[in-house]
Formats: sequence, structure tokens, C-alpha cells
Amino acid sequence: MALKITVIGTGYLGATHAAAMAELGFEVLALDVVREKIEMLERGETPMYEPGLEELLRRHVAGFEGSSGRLRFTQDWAEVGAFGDVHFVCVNTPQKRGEYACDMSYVESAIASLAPHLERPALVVGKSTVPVGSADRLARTITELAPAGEDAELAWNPEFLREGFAVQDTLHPDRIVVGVRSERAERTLREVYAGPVGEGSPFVVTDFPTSELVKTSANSFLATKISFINAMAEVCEAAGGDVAMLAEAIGYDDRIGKKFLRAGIGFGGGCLPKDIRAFMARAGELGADQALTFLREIDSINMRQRGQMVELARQALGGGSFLGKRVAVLGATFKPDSDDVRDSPALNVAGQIHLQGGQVTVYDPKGMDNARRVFPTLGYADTALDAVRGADVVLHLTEWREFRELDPAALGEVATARLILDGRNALDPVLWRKAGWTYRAMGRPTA
Ligand SMILES: NC(=O)c1ccc[n+]([C@@H]2O[C@H](COP(=O)([O-])OP(=O)(O)OC[C@H]3O[C@@H](n4cnc5c(N)ncnc54)[C@H](O)[C@@H]3O)[C@@H](O)[C@H]2O)c1
Ligand SMILES: O=c1ccn([C@@H]2O[C@H](COP(=O)(O)OP(=O)(O)O[C@H]3O[C@H](CO)[C@@H](O)[C@H](O)[C@H]3O)[C@@H](O)[C@H]2O)c(=O)[nH]1
Repeated sequence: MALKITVIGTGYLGATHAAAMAELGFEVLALDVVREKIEMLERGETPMYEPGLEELLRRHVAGFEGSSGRLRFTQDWAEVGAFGDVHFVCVNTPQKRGEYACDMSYVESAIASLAPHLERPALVVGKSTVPVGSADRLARTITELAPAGEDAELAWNPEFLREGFAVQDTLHPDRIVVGVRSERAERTLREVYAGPVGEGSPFVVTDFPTSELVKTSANSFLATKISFINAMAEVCEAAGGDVAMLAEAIGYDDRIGKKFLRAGIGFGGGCLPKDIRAFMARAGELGADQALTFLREIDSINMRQRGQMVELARQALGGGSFLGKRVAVLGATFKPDSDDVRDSPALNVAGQIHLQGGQVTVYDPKGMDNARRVFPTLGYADTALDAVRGADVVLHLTEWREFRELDPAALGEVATARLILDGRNALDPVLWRKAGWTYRAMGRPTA
């Protein structure tokens, strides 16, 4: 009998995982506590923008013509317990308000709701990003609460997908990491991931703490790369160097690599910032805080980038107050190809300038609804051209392809001043300068 799979939490991670599991051929039942999300998913609509996800959903959600019918949704925990052999937990683990630590209440609540319905052998698989030591604690909760007792087991299987590439990353992961305590758990997860492994994804079997640490250390390494190059941008700025060329040149060394060395306004999103903070907090609890003090610097370099962008804009406008200045902001999401504005550097920069009296108009291809919800007092435009109309300065803060394809000459016709600041080092300076624009970017020479 083929395994039956449930997915708990249908956000960026869970909705993608559920659709991908159906694509791999499994019967899938997914649950979320938010009714509107479930209703949207049942209609074949994604609660978030993620390229390719809607198509994947519609290939499998029951009710669509030609769909496999393998993917269904519910809000009934008893149905989930009765249905699943494998239960993937994909709920959110945000930063606690006012603290660095991770808020585990959503994971704990999901486990507490699920476990009493585990009446037969089942594998609960944690995918959320959690502080090391969580799996050990949750395994005990499951055994205590599940009628199946020891037959209801936990495994940890961290997720490494990137937003914007979530479907591809889930179906063809760079690696699959599983923290397991029994052969049965390993066998079950090998069966679940037989497809990707068969296509070449490495399968790493380890213990609980290592599996949890692989996730937080991977994100810490990525954050470190970004803050490293942003620190180099600061030095380039002071010395008159060009950080984009520097990144290219050091990147030719395979040991360094070219990826994740784009200097600019830094990292944001629902993962990197909160994960490095939670990692520091957890290391402190374990008495290993000295080991991770460098992450404090990584975080502060990152946060400094946002303020530096604001200062760059102020200087470009003559050095005084933003009062009466019209600022066009291209980009609101924390990265392109996503509608996610969680801890978005772009929105943060826009917000700072607005709070200092600037008249800010934002345009983003997919993030407008979320941005309006988070920051309703900013101005919003329907197109890039409308945002730029009458602007004294244009800030490019999220590197959408749409912005790279803009016609600098057409924008120059409607802007008050041809002044563009590239917070992502992603536009072609030659093209913009040719069209009469003053182009400035962080860590690059002025001309
Ligand atoms: N977003 C990513 O790219 C990504 C990638 C890898 C890992 N992660 C990790 O995955 C986890 C989820 O992240 P996300 O971005 O998908 O978050 P999200 O906020 O988009 O989704 C979480 C979902 O869980 C639901 N939920 C909350 N409590 C619940 C409960 N008790 N029972 C059932 N559902 C519940 C929420 O309603 C929401 O729909 C986090 O730990 C995150 O760090 C995220
Ligand atoms: O050279 C770079 C690369 C990225 N960024 C910024 O870094 C942030 C994060 O980017 P990315 O890592 O691509 O986005 P996420 O979708 O948040 O993915 C990260 O976080 C996920 C959740 O933990 C992990 O699963 C992924 O492996 C990890 O890359 C964004 O604001 C980017 O603009 C830079 O500033 N410079």
C-alpha cells in the first residue's frame, strides 16, 4: 500500500510541499487553521504568489478537470489522524516579539492537536525550522499524547527551499536531510523521497540535533556570505573600489563561489534574519553563546545596510531633510519572484524615508497587497512608470526582472530628476547613464 501523506500548515512551505507530494504520486490531505487559506486552496488558488505553484496545485487538487485528485484539504484533525501514515509539520516558527528566540507555540499547538488522533503506527515529520533540541522534546510529547504510544514516532526533515524557486527546490532538492531514531523512520522517509533521490538528490541520514543544526547553520552561512560582501561594499565605498567586480573576481575561486555575493540593502524575509537570531538565542541557552557572537555582527552589518541606503538617498537629494521630496521606490518584497514582505529591506527603507517626511510612492509587481497591509500609509502606484512620475529620486530596492527591462529613456521623460540609486546592484549602470541618469549603487564608484 502506498503511503498516505498529510501536511499541517499550508503557508509558503506547506502549500508547496503538499502539492509536490501529490506530484510525486502520493495521496495527500493538508490542514491549516486558517479557513480562508483552505478555501482558496480548494479552489486551486494559492494564498501566496509562488511561480509554478498554482499550476502544480491545479494538476492535483480534487475537483479540477483533468486533475489527479490526489490532493485534498481539511480543517478536521481527526480526519488527518485517520488518513495519514506520514504527517509533515510545516507551521510557522517566527521570532518572539521583543526577543531573539524562536516562538515554538505554533509547532507545539500543531503537535498537541495532531497527537491525540494518532491511533495507529504513524511517522510525524517536522519540517519547520526549530531550535536544536526541539525534536527531542516534541518526540516525548507525541509518545505521551498519541493513543498509538511508541508506534507514533517523530523524525526531523528540515526544508531548504528558496521562495521564488519553491516548486523546483521541493521536487529537485540539493539534498534531503533526515534526523531519525529508528530504521522504520528512515525506511519510510526513503520511500517518500525515492523520486528525488532517484534523480540524484543526496540523502543524508543523521540524528535529531544534527538535522536541526544543519538547517540553522546553512542559513547562518548564507547570511554570513551576504554580510561579508556588504562589509566589503563599505570598504569599497571608502576606498573607491567596485564591490561588484570584487565579488566577481573572488567568486572565480571555487572555494568561495559566485553565489550569494550580491552587495546591496541586505537580506530579509521570513527566514534568514529570524533564524540567525534564534540560533544565537539557543546557543546562549546551551552555554555556547561565545561560538555564535559573530552572528551578532552579521545581523548588525545587515541592518546597517538599510540605514545606509536611506543616507545615500538623503545625500543624493542634497543632504538635508526628506520633507517635500518625492521618492519612487521600485520593489517592496524581500526578494524578486515572491509576494513576501516579511522583514523586507525594501519596505523598511521606504518606511524610514516616509517617516522622515519623504513623499514615497512604491510599486512592486506582486507584493502590493501585502505591502499595503503592512504599511498602509505609504503611497502606492499601479506601474513602475506611475511610481517614477514626478520623482526627485528613484530607489531600486528589489531586483525584479521587470525593473531590469525598464526603458530608462521613457522613465527619464516622467521623472523630475534623472537620479537612480540601485540598492541591489542589479541594473546596468551603462544603460542608465547613457539615458542621462545619474546612477549610484552601494560599494561602487560614482561614474
Ligand atoms: N518560507 C520559506 O521559504 C521556508 C523555507 C524553509 C523552511 N521554512 C520554515 O518553514 C516553516 C513555515 O514557514 P512558512 O514561510 O511556510 O510560514 P507561513 O506563515 O507562510 O505558513 C505557516 C502556516 O501554518 C499555519 N499554522 C499555524 N499554526 C498552525 C497549527 N497549529 N495547525 C495548523 N496550521 C497552523 C498558518 O496558518 C500558516 O498558513 C517555518 O519554520 C520556516 O522557518 C520556510
Ligand atoms: O547575494 C545575495 C543573495 C541574497 N540576498 C538577499 O537575501 C535574502 C534571502 O534570499 P534567499 O536566501 O534567496 O531567500 P529565502 O527564500 O529566504 O531562502 C532562504 O531561507 C529559506 C528558509 O529557511 C531557506 O530554505 C533557503 O535555503 C534560504 O536561501 C533576500 O532578501 C535577498 O535579497 C542578498 O542580499 N544578496
